[in-house]
Formats: sequence, C-alpha cells, structure tokens
Amino acid sequence: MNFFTLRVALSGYRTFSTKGFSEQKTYINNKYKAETTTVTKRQIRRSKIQWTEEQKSVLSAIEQGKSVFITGSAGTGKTMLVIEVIKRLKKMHTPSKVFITASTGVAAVALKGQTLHSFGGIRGPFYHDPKKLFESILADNRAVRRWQKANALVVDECSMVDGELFDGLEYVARKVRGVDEMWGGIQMVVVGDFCQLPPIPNDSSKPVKYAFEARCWDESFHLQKELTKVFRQSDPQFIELLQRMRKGEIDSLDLSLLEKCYSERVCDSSVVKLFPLKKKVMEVNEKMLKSLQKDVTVYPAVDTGKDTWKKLLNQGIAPDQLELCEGSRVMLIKNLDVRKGLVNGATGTVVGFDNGLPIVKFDSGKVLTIKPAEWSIMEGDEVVAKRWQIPLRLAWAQTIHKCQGMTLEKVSIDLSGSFGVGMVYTALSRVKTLAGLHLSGFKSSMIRMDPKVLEFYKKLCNKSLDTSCIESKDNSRRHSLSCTAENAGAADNVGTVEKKCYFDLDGYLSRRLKR
Ligand SMILES: Nc1ncnc2c1ncn2[C@@H]1O[C@H](COP(=O)(O)OP(=O)(O)OP(=O)(O)O)[C@@H](O)[C@H]1O
Repeated sequence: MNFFTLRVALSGYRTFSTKGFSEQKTYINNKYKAETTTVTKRQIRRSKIQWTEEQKSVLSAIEQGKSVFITGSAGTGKTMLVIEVIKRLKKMHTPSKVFITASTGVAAVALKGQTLHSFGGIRGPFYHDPKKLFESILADNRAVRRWQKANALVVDECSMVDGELFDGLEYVARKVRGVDEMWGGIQMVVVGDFCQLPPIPNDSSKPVKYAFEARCWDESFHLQKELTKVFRQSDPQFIELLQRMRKGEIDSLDLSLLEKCYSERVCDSSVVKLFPLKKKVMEVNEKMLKSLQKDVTVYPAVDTGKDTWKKLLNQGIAPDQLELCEGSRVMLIKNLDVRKGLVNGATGTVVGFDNGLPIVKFDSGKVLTIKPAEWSIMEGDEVVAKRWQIPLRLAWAQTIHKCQGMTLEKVSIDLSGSFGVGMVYTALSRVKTLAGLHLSGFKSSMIRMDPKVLEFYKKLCNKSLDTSCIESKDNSRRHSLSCTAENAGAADNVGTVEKKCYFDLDGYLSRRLKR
C-alpha cells in the first residue's frame, strides 16, 4: 500500500465536517435522469440546446431508421439526447408503435415508459434458454401484441440489463414477429454507461454478464456512439479525475484531491446524503423526522389500474406512504415549473401545512403549497396504471442507486459499505464541483471497475478512431443466434413522534379532480 492509499484508507475512519457547506447557500439543483421527460421537452424548446456533433450524428442515424447504442460517461447528455430521440421516433413511427423501456422502474416511469421486463412479458426470473423464454412470453397475449406492434424500442439504463436476457429478447422479437432480421426488424435505441451500476445477477454465484457480452450485441446496432463531451462538470481537473476513476485508474494526485473533500464537521442537514444501502438511508431519514418531535401527517398514495401494473408503481417512483412534519427536508420528485427552478430534485424544507397539504420553502427561496401529482405507467400510448401522491420524498438521505442520473450542486457521500463495481464512480459523478463534494467512508480499494467493461470501451474507442463510430458492416443485420458511517447529521437524540394524522388523498382527489 503506498503512502497515498494509506492516507485515504486511514481517513476513511474519520468523521467529517461540513465546514463551508453550512455557510454556503444550500440551493441544490438536481434531477433524476429520466423523470424529466415532459418538462425536459419544454426545456429543450426553451433553452434551444445546441447539440454537439456527436449528438447530432446520433439524431441523424435515428432519422435514417438506424438502430443505435448511445453510451458515454456520466453527464455527457445521454438523457437529454434520448428524450429528443424519443420525440423523433414518435414522429417517424407514430407514438403507439414506439415503446419506451428501462431496466429499472424509476428510470422507466420517469421516461413515461415501462420496465423492459414488463414490456417483454418476462415474469419473475427470466429463462436463460431463449426458446423457453419465447414459450413463456407466448402465453402472454398482451406481451405478444406489444412485440408485434413495436416499430421502435428504447432501452434505457442498459448497464443493468443481463447479457443473456438481451440475447433471449432478440430471439423472442424475431420469432414473435416472424421476421428473420435482428430484433425482428425493430429499430433499437439502447442507452447506458457500463461503467455505472451493473446488472443484479439472478444467481449471485455466477459472474455478471453484461448486455455487451450478448452474442447479438454488435449485430444489433448500425451505430454504437460514445458521447465524450462532459456537460455536468466544468472543472477539467475534476473531469479528468472522474474519467480515471471510471476506468479504475485513480492516481496519487486524484487521491489527494479527494482528501480535500474530507472534513471534520458534521454535514449541514440541508445537504443531500448518499449511502450505498437503503437501510442506512431509511434510518437517517426516520431519525431525522423523529428528531424534529413534531406532529406527523401521513400521505398514503392513491393507485388506479390493474393489479399487475400497480406493482410497478411500488418500484420507487413516489413513496406509497409519505410522512412529513414541519421542518422535514424534502426533495421534489416531479418538475413543477422549470423556469422557477421547481424541478425534479429541487430541495427545500416543509414550513407548514395548508388544509393538510405541505407548504415547502425551497432552497431557492420560493415557497409553494405542494398539491398531489400523478405518475402514469404507459404501455405504448395507453395508460395502464396511475399513482397519485404528494410529489415529495424525504431528502436528508438517498441511496446511490436512486441518485443515478442526478446532477447535484452539493452532496455528502458516505461510502461505508460500498459494494460492487461502478458504485463509487456513479456516486461521485453526480456532483458538479469538487467544492460541492463532502466525502466519508472512502477507501481507494472501493474504486472497482470490471476489466470486461474496460475492454469493451477500449475496443469501442479504438474502432471510433477510424470511423468515429462503429458502423455495422452487414446492413441486413441477420440474426446471430440460431435459436463509517457518518451519522450524516442524523440526530442522536431520537425524539418520539407526537401524533400521526392521515391525509385523505382519495377524498381530496374526488373533490378537486372530480374523478
Ligand atoms: N448539448 C448540450 N448542451 C448543453 N448542455 C447539455 C447538452 N447535453 C446535455 N447537457 C446538460 O448536461 C447535463 C447532464 O446531462 P444528462 O443528465 O443528460 O447526462 P447523462 O449522460 O444522462 O448522465 P448520467 O449518465 O449521469 O445519467 C444536464 O444538465 C444537461 O442539461
């Protein structure tokens, strides 16, 4: 272990301060990657995004009907681009023939789509044998209709899609559609960064198989494009640090830069805290809520739709039960008004209640009574389930998995208990500047990258040097498959909640919305 590694390892056991954090303005402007579809469309219109040449080449390939894989480091604009891609696909194919999916529920609903599992008709753990997978899907008439109807299929967060599943679905597409072309002729748009969170294996004793390891991978795309311009960070030193970390190549200079992000004081409670584990997040949020010792209002979500679809509503879109009291730190989970900064990820504090609805003073200074909002699960262009809830989440703490896609001004990351590859990079790449980063529980050994991923990007980059992209030679794309934890401000003196009262959201909606 060299001197710097030792220094970082030792510092991993320190407690850290938020000196500087508490003195700074606490406005946090972040967003969840995908849940910005509607407003981002507006944003695109208003802010007139200047697409880079790389981004333009993707848009042009899409308009030529090509299948594209879009990748790139965190903050290179994949999400912004995919939102525009969806818009153009819908114009080309009509909305009902464009299916939007993602590997996770949060990303799927956020893009107003569905999970890849629900689109594909995969129930429970999937069959590794493509033929068995096909037979199981055949039993689901609606899934068969979706596969037959699709002209274009978007798959977001593909780093978490299993490689065998990817092969299996390609086989299913061909068989169900009876078209002997890759993916049965569907225009595929697959998006993700394999250096971020990997697939969660069905069987943890087996090594992870990434989607790029699927036999059909290369033949699935006419173009594989790596976006290289990072927008989220502007400090070249930080960008380079993150690029090295992405490849697992952190050096002594990087470690000493990160060491500056350690400090002794406890973090200001207004700064979002990220943890690897959900348990820690819940613990911190609950402790903080109780420590306020105020009467709590409980908001149970109102769900409509078929039971099979309702399950998806519980996958982290909006809490099925939200508890708030005066003083709660909250994060907006829906875009309410982009121009006023009331965007998904904006944080604030509950300052009171108006007829049972929370009044939030945002860190930008805006004060607003938050009314219930709706989230829809779509199947093609049909709404199949809906959730109504107050669009807030307790925001003292969040998991690293939940923050994938966010852009944060300031963040306090406790990496104790960090597991798997890509987690440290995913967490650190959320923040815009090193000055906004407060780090704890970090050891350099936690920076882990899968050599298979590194090899994939090396090849992608080498090929890009020649053509600036990988063009599939075979345009007919015949199929290839024959068959320390810092307390993070959590109060030690846990108080008792005085009283809980339930808000009648159903009644409110009936009265206000005349459902
Ligand atoms: N062409 C562009 N011009 C200016 N800003 C852009 C452009 N493309 C993206 N951005 C901005 O870059 C930031 C990061 O974009 P985005 O969230 O789409 O990145 P991402 O690649 O999806 O990141 P992640 O992998 O972390 O989810 C956003 O604030 C977005 O507005």
